[in-house]
Amino acid sequence: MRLSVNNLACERGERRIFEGVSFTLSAGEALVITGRNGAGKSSLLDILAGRLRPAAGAIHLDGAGERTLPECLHYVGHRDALKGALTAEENLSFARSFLGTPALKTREALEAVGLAHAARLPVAYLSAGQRRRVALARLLVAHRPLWLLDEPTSALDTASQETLRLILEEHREKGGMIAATTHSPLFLRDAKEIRIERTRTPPPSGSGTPDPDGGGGKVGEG
Ligand SMILES: Nc1ncnc2c1ncn2[C@@H]1O[C@H](COP(=O)(O)OP(=O)(O)OP(=O)(O)O)[C@@H](O)[C@H]1O
Repeated sequence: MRLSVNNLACERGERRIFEGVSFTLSAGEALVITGRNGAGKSSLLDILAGRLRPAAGAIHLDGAGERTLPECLHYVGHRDALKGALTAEENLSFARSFLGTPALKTREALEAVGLAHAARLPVAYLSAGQRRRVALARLLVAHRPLWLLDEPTSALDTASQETLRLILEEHREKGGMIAATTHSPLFLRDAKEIRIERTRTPPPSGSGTPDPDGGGGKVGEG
């Protein structure tokens, strides 16, 4: 399986955020996406996940057979997208049946992120780091080759960051692919890196509200 991204551009609120983003991701590879606040890292993941339409460029997934790109990916965003009134186990059971292609059982996934003891607690009772671990356990309850992760280590303590790193490396060893935004090192083996920088296009004169991020530069692949 291979993901090819060519000359992607992003616009939000009629502002060009970035342009010229190109990369490839093959089975077993990881891509780390860096850049300043507001550079467009989450927007890039949103485009890959099919949540946002690109202003230009193309995305191709080869080797997926009949499956579409959204059917081949897991997306874990800034928000954990969990139901607070449901237990950790119930949240994962829902994800497991909704996403299809079941993998680990919910208990096994919670064990993998060190949260088996909290399986029956409503997610609203969990700490931010614990909720994050439940959200990441979703990756394990359904098989999806491409994992899109927006700052996956946020709110995680050092031990949980290491657990996550091992989970990510195991996914890659099985031929999985990962694209993750981050502000801190993820310590992934031989990861590709791309740095996103804001496109410097002044807003049309007299138009709307000022850009909160002030505009920026261009994209570089590392
Ligand atoms: N729904 C939206 N409508 C309009 N503009 C948006 C929207 N969401 C984000 N933006 C703008 O898009 C730009 C890129 O935001 P994005 O969240 O992709 O950046 P980021 O690199 O992930 O930032 P951070 O490191 O702070 O998470 C920002 O200028 C932001 O204000």
